[in-house]
Amino acid sequence: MDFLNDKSLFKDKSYIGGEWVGGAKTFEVKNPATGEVLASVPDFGAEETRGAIEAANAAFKGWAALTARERYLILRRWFELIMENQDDIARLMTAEMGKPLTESRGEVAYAASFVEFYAEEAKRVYGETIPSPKADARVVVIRQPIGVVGAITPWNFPAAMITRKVAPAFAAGCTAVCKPAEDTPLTALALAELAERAGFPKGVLNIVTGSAASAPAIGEELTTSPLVRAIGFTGSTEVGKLLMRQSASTVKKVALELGGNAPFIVFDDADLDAAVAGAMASKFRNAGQTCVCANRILVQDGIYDAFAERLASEVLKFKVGDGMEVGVNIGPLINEQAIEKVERHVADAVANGGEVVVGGHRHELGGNFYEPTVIRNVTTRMLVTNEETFGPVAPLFRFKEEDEAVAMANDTPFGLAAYFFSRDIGRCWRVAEGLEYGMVGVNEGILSGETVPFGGIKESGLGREGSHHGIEEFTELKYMLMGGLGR
Ligand SMILES: NC(=O)C1=CN([C@@H]2O[C@H](COP(=O)(O)OP(=O)(O)OC[C@H]3O[C@@H](n4cnc5c(N)ncnc54)[C@H](O)[C@@H]3O)[C@@H](O)[C@H]2O)C=CC1
Ligand SMILES: O=C(O)[C@H](O)CS(=O)(=O)O
Repeated sequence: MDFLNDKSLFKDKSYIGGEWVGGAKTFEVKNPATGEVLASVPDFGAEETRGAIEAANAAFKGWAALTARERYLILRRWFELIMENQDDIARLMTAEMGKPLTESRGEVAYAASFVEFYAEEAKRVYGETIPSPKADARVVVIRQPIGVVGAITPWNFPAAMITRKVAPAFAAGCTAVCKPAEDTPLTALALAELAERAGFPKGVLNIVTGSAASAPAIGEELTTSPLVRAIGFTGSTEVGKLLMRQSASTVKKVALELGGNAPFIVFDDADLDAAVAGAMASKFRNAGQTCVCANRILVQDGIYDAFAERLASEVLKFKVGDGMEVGVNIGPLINEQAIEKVERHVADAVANGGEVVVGGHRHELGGNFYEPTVIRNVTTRMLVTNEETFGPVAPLFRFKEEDEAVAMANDTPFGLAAYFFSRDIGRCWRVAEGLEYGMVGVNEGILSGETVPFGGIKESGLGREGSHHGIEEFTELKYMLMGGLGR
């Protein structure tokens, strides 16, 4: 970890009850760009998860009893420490996940923005009074922290997917047990180190590390323990459904941010420059490894050739390489399975009539590197129509009429993010209201942020993260009828 200024941010132990805990059984964390082993961290399971839940439960009463301002001050300090250590956390992230350093720095700031936002929201967990049905009674409704929260997070945003859950939970007065993805535990552990420095009491934040093989046992413990009252999850729809089923045994609240299949529609009346820029940002951010990436690009007949040509010329400017290198904007995919899925999608598209305009192969660098790719003449017979590619591949579908585009866009069980570009105000309202998605970007290719309700409908999830809605996920409403006023 020579690249760290503060070497103490490198942690290779789990963080449970305010202690750094090692284990006899460990698993390796590797750099997806080089294959280098970065660390060996504890491969914990059900027993250690139970210990973390008990620590979080023991800390809950004291943490919830603090005033909103006392929680604000600790969250605010955590935000400041994350930003003061932005470069080091970004380097850890690029080393274990692969995204270019500029994107890692951006993600650290994005992750910190949730801590900053919810530090303030801690002071705005409001209740209400309701006109009483009885003269000698009063109605008061308050919001109380739900309790211990279990958080299970993915590898593609190893910092932001944690703070997007635990920051609102802490602000509401909850405590948390977090299981980061096996690919990216180092970023999570660095955040825990900074949380400890910020003054979080022991047991408020717990990080349990485990291998892919141990994830089911950890998840089972978090979803079935009666001490855990809510689950926050970001990841695949398949795992989200499993966690939801498991949570039913104790009727837990679940907030699920799951898979996507984002349509990106370009109408004839679009601003071509804006549409190309939006597609580049939406499709190729994180090498296409985000749940809100444009997965299907639908282009109207009249602008199809011009858009395809302009997009291809922009894609050719990308520099593929190790995310630590200056100027690299497309890093490696996370692992061999990810590359094989991308290859399968490209091969299937070509076999069914698709034409590769740019890219279409593993990069000459080898390993987990893939060429940024544009394919035209894509049709709904191809795998890319219904499966999330999760890689740097832009498939261009063609359509004639507005209704056809909206019908194609909605023809999926997913409903996370959708995007379209048009300068016709009537069309913008019709299409935005007609798209069956939780989030719609109109002439915008990036729509995430801490102040907005991020989340999907249908099989893309339940609940929202970010905005004031995000803190309400971790509270319970209590209605009190305060009687006896007449006696
Ligand atoms: N809606 C959103 O914001 C996001 C959705 N995703 C979706 O997730 C997928 C890619 O991310 P992955 O990390 O591969 O997803 P994944 O669902 O395989 O893993 C996500 C997390 O769940 C854990 N996990 C896996 N199996 C588990 C089990 N049986 N019990 C408990 N935990 C388990 C993993 O260890 C990891 O920490 C894509 O489908 C992508 O669309 C990913 C990131 C964000
Ligand atoms: O994991 C993801 O894909 C993120 O939720 C997308 S974003 O919030 O960074 O846009």
